Amino acid sequence: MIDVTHDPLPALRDRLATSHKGDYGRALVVGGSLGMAGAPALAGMACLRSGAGLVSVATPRCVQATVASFCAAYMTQPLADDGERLVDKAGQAVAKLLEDADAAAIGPGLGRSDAINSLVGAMWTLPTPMVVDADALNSLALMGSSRAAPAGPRVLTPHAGEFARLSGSPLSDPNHPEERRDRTAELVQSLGGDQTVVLLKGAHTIITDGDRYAVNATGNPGMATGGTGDVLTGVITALLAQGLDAFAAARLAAHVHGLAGDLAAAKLGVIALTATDLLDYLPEAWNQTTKLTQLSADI
Ligand SMILES: NC(=O)C1=CN([C@@H]2O[C@H](COP(=O)(O)OP(=O)(O)OC[C@H]3O[C@@H](n4cnc5c(N)ncnc54)[C@H](OP(=O)(O)O)[C@@H]3O)[C@@H](O)[C@H]2O)[C@@H](O)CC1
Ligand SMILES: Nc1ncnc2c1ncn2[C@@H]1O[C@H](COP(=O)(O)OP(=O)(O)O)[C@@H](O)[C@H]1O
Ligand SMILES: [Mg+2]
Repeated sequence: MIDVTHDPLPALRDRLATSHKGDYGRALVVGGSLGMAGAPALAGMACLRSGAGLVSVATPRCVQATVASFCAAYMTQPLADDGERLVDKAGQAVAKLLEDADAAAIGPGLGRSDAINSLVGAMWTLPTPMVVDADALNSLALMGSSRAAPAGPRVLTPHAGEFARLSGSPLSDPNHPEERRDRTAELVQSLGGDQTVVLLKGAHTIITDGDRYAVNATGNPGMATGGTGDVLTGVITALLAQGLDAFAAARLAAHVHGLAGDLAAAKLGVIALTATDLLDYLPEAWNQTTKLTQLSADI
């Protein structure tokens, strides 16, 4: 595997003065359940803060109003539910919504059920570029070897616990660099697909497509707080919606997300930092990163 950690970061295209929202992609976030309305909201808001042209959050009807109330800039779509989580009927609505999406995210706050496993299984076989996170990773893990190769670009974003479920065994040392590199590459191979990327979270987030890998240098322990991963999911989804390939999207997103965390920690400290602070510092993180990537493009 080639180590591209020190290669220039991928960049988003410059915005033409005449461009419109349709040029920056339609993103769909599928997530949420009773008690976990915040997770898809954080992903949706991070997606907007990372440049997606239009963002919709599809969420069980029981939490739709709550999810909608967090942000006026995204749309929400109600999914059939049982008062707590989505039910089988939601699958048809999601399939329809995906027809209009340039990229999607599935998982944050979904919870666990047979209907959720079926929905994730169905979405896995569609060509839409997709971030697979949180409970959707648990559904994939349950599919085991019966799982087909994905039909489109995928970025899977496990933390060490989700990685253990997905790969079938825990990391013997979650912070060992070579083990992280080799185990994530093995997982990519076992998943199959032409553009499958695994981003293993943590203090040294690693991103690999099986041929290349990069270790992210930004981020801090202030980010060890609920919801920060949901923010990352939204950032990656926005970059997929804007046309970046899976590896570039995951690498650039990890950098900007960690930088937002570093800027937030410099101001607020690592103790008080929350996931919503990352949303507040994403603009400055993007400004700094855009200057950096434009500089490397000029060289
Ligand atoms: N505001 C909201 O709505 C929020 C909603 N959220 C939603 O909650 C749902 C559940 O997601 P989850 O990640 O909290 O729980 P789960 O999948 O059970 O994994 C935890 C298990 O894995 C283990 N573990 C080992 N290493 C680990 C590591 N490095 N990082 C983390 N865990 C690690 C850990 O073991 P431990 O070491 O703690 O004993 C534990 O056994 C999901 O839908 C998510 O989107 C959250 O995003 C928060 C904000
Ligand atoms: N010690 C740390 N150093 C750097 N980044 C961290 C640290 N702890 C957590 N993070 C980052 O915070 C995020 C946590 O994601 P996740 O565990 O999925 O949280 P949640 O599901 O609550 O949103 C990941 O991006 C991870 O890399
Ligand atoms: Mg998570």
